Amino acid sequence: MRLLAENLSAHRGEDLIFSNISFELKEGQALILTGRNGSGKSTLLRVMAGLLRPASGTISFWYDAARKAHNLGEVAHYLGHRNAMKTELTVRENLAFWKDFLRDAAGGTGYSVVDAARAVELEQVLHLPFGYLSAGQQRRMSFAKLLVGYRPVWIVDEPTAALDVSAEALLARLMREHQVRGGVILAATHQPLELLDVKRLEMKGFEFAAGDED
Ligand SMILES: Nc1ncnc2c1ncn2[C@@H]1O[C@H](COP(=O)(O)OP(=O)(O)OP(=O)(O)O)[C@@H](O)[C@H]1O
Repeated sequence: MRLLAENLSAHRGEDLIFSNISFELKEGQALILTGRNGSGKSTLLRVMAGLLRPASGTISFWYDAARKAHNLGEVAHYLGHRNAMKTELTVRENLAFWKDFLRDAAGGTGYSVVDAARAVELEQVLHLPFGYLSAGQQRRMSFAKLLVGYRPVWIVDEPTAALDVSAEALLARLMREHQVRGGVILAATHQPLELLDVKRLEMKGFEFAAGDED
């Protein structure tokens, strides 16, 4: 498994947010993005997930020497600041929807809805509307979505923001387990996040990106 980003740059509106970003990740590795508010972490993650078109550069993902994905978005989960669940549907209904919608990418099998809820220690609230859950429970449950459909790459934006210490540790453990199974993680965070085999990239923001162009 190999993920390669080469010379990426991106605009938001008129502004160049970053330029010349390159990195390579292999099986089991993580990239942690740091940088002040507005420095471009979410923008880079959205570019990686295929939600924003880069102004320049390329992103490539190979399962192995013989098989290349058409685009990274197909083989990646993206978890942004929002949880992507319907508040009026129950937790079980939400996860069943995602399991059916996502299916499994090549190379792995997703958990059942119940096993995914158990993995985030919330199987007792499967029957409740998602909107009834506390903010921390909602974030934990949004991680169960990453488990019901297999994807080798997880792209997560501030995954543990506003979580208590035990929930933070739980989600960090799930991310490490994904790495142990060979998965790759890209995470933006302001908090220390205990992952394995970490590469770090500090985003500097558009003043730096613009200066870089000269
Ligand atoms: N839709 C948009 N149109 C124009 N500018 C935008 C848009 N979305 C974001 N920006 C700008 O792009 C820059 C980078 O934002 P981004 O969300 O990537 O930063 P971030 O590093 O993730 O910040 P934070 O730590 O606050 O989450 C900011 O200056 C922001 O104002």
